[in-house]
Amino acid sequence: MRILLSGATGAMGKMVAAQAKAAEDAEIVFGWTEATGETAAFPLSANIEDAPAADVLIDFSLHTTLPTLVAYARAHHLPMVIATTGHTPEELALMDQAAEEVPVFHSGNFSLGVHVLKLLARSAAAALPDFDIEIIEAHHHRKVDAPSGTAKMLVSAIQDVRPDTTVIGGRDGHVGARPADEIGVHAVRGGSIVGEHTVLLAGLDEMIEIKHTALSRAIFAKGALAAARFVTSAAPGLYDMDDLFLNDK
Ligand SMILES: NC(=O)C1=CN([C@@H]2O[C@H](COP(=O)(O)OP(=O)(O)OC[C@H]3O[C@@H](n4cnc5c(N)ncnc54)[C@H](OP(=O)(O)O)[C@@H]3O)[C@@H](O)[C@H]2O)C=CC1
Ligand SMILES: O=C(O)C1=N[C@H](C(=O)O)C[C@H](O)C1
Repeated sequence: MRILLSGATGAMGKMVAAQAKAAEDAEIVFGWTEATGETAAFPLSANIEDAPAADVLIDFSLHTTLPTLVAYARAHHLPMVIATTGHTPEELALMDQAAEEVPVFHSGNFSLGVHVLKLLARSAAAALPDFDIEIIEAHHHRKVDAPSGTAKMLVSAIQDVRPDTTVIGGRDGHVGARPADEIGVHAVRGGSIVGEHTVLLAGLDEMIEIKHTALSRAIFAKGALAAARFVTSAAPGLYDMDDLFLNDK
């Protein structure tokens, strides 16, 4: 599997390159980055048109790269794995359009543990309709988007069973008593925290916390490579982690 890697010199790009090297069936053939002064075991360029033929594109960069990536993938009929977070509604719509022509695998989190956290959160929200739900996410101080893509995914899974809820961010001042139809989402940033997500369900006199802690970025890279294997033989369409783990929908 020949991989075109977007964001190749970033923290995740380097981890994907290391995991691809350890895998027998994957090879990074090109890295797209603005940091072309860096060195890698594969060619780096700030111009995606310099890329050689590839089987799949993996993106861990910045949301603003999406239009360029989609144009390239459409022109070269290249399946896409989009791991970058923080896309605008317009960029998400572009992803939907691309999926009409090429397979697009998009997830805010490629770890197996977070996939299960999402399923647990959805079940708990359905089983405990009177419990208030808050999501707390924590990440390293380099992270540029908030709330995290994972937190947004968790909200979406909870809203599958609580469609009338609205999301609010940090509370400040005299905000009044908490309405039952809120989901509070809180972003913590500091140091080198890889990624933590807690779903808190608070009822009267009892509460449940479901928490995932990422101990290494390797989990995201391995998941993205599994998604890349999946999309290289998939039909055009939009895919997510549910498609990797059948019967989970
Ligand atoms: N879905 C998932 O499981 C995960 C998703 N992520 C997401 O992946 C993204 C990257 O994270 P991380 O690696 O920590 O971030 P970094 O800031 O370490 O890396 C981002 C990379 O993207 C490059 N880049 C930025 N703009 C462009 C551009 N216009 N053209 C080409 N390259 C560009 C940067 O190059 P330069 O430094 O030169 O600007 C850098 O190499 C984030 O959105 C993060 O949320 C992260 C972990 C897991
Ligand atoms: O930026 C990160 O580092 C991460 N981003 C993803 C997100 O926004 O949820 C996934 C993971 O938590 C790490």
